[in-house]
Amino acid sequence: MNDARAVAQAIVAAHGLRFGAITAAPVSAPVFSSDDPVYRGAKQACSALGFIEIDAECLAHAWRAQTLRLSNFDAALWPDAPADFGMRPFPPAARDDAFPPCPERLGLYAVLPDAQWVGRMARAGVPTVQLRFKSEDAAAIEREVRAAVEAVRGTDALLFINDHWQVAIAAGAYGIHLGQEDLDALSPGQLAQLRASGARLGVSTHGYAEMVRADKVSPSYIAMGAVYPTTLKKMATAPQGVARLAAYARLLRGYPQVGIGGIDAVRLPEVLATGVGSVAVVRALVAAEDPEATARQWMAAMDSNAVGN
Ligand SMILES: Cc1ncc(COP(=O)(O)OP(=O)(O)O)c(N)n1
Ligand SMILES: Cc1ncsc1CCOP(=O)(O)O
Ligand SMILES: [Mg+2]
Repeated sequence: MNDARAVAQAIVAAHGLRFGAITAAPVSAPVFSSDDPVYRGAKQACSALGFIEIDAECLAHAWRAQTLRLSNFDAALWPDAPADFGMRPFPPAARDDAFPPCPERLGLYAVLPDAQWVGRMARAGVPTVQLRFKSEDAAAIEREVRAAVEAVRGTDALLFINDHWQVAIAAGAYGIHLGQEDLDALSPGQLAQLRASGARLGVSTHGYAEMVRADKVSPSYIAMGAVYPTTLKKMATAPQGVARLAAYARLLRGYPQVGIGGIDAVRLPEVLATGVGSVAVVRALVAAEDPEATARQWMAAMDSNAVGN
């Protein structure tokens, strides 16, 4: 295929319904880094399908790589082979520099504001909990992280600490969750220190380019969001929706995956249908009238809705 316009039209025709294409032309004309017609057509199409610039660029290169690999342009085949995205061979856990593994299905994942909530949800049987304690006060952070580690003792809950990785390592937490900016802020020495600690690492992503970036450190799991609008956190990107989440989940099979952002009981089945093995929530539990009962209902729903059951 050597006509970029035909490539763009074919991709939009094949995937527009799923990804909700609003227009055949992107809001602003894409910038091209190659003259290859598949790359150019795919970038045009992915921009029209609403992907942000860095993700449209990433996808366009993947379409080109897929076309070269198959010696054929097939508009129906949305790219989902890690090699086409320039990722190292999967499974990532087999790489020499991989962070320690965590369960493939982290299940219900409660993201919680303090150690008391962490203890409460751990005792309710929630399999994965996170301390997301936002503070600039070093003493308060240390106190809360240590209290969270104590709070899960005697339960089966796996505890991730958001942001405060050095304190988390010192306190012996099971794992650490970092955002892309947190990851970018790490020096090579600090990344090596994190790896050497033996703690699991979870990384936030908001699209293809960030997934490729996250994969470079071979984390223990990859979180994807925000799936739906959320009032809990100001997001830099629009909600991803379940169609994209499903496409991300196919690309990242081989990683434990977590969907996050605006997930409620009604949306839970369609999120699980994407194949992610875990659903992370804040308000669904913290704002529930009876958080323990809600946690039990969600865990039961996840058991019966899990893909593969
Ligand atoms: C499971 C999970 N996924 C994503 C996030 C968001 O983390 P981050 O990008 O570090 O943003 P803050 O939570 O620090 O605001 C998360 N905490 N947990
Ligand atoms: C911390 C975070 N990161 C992405 S969305 C989000 C908040 C999720 O909260 P809720 O489940 O209440 O929408
Ligand atoms: Mg963070």
